[in-house]
Amino acid sequence: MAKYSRIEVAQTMKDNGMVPLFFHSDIELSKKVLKACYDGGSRLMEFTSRGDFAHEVFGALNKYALAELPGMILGVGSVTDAASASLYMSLGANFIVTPVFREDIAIACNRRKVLWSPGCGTLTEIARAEELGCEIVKLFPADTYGPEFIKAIKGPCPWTNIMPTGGVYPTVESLSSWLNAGATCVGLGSQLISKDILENKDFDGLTARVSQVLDIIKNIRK
Ligand SMILES: O=C(O)C(=O)C[C@H](O)[C@H](O)COP(=O)(O)O
Repeated sequence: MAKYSRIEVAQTMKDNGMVPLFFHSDIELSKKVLKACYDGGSRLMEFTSRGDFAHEVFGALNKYALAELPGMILGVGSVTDAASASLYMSLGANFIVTPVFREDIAIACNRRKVLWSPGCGTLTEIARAEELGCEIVKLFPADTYGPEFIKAIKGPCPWTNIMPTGGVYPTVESLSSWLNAGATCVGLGSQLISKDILENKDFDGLTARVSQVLDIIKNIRK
């Protein structure tokens, strides 16, 4: 069962300003990535469900977070069906992120009061997700839409919370373009937890990067 309520998760997404996300099949390496992000100040992590046995890695990672990293909120991304969402919620996922918007996933998550963030690409999809109780929608793949898309939506629907993901960079330019357009937070995957960092096991470098990104976000919001 989730440790954190959907209200706590949504608030932390807003406060943190970014959700780091990654997948790796190695449990020990994944723990080090999680710890590096925690040490850098992030209190959120999305483990993307890629490949067979990803749930085993997530289960181990979540146990580690619960035992060793107070306040770290772990969720799962790349969830594409309700059965997978239920599996991950049984393993303690605190939020479910999906590349697509599916009502059966929404129902499964609502049943357990777990925050779900569906990938949406039109205002009609966003509106339907909100009608089903969605707090923060994911704009995916964000770089094909651009910050102007968010700015335009916030006009008629200022209550809408959007998390652009896919092609967002951990730079001042990229982060300020999205946050100033009205994004609630951003998803940062391969540009933050890069292949290089994973291959070189550069966990100190990752901690420094995460801390820098959080500082950039704080400065943008001043
Ligand atoms: O897994 C999901 O649910 C997805 O929707 C895909 C990922 O969120 C993006 O592919 C991350 O993109 P990058 O930050 O450019 O690496």
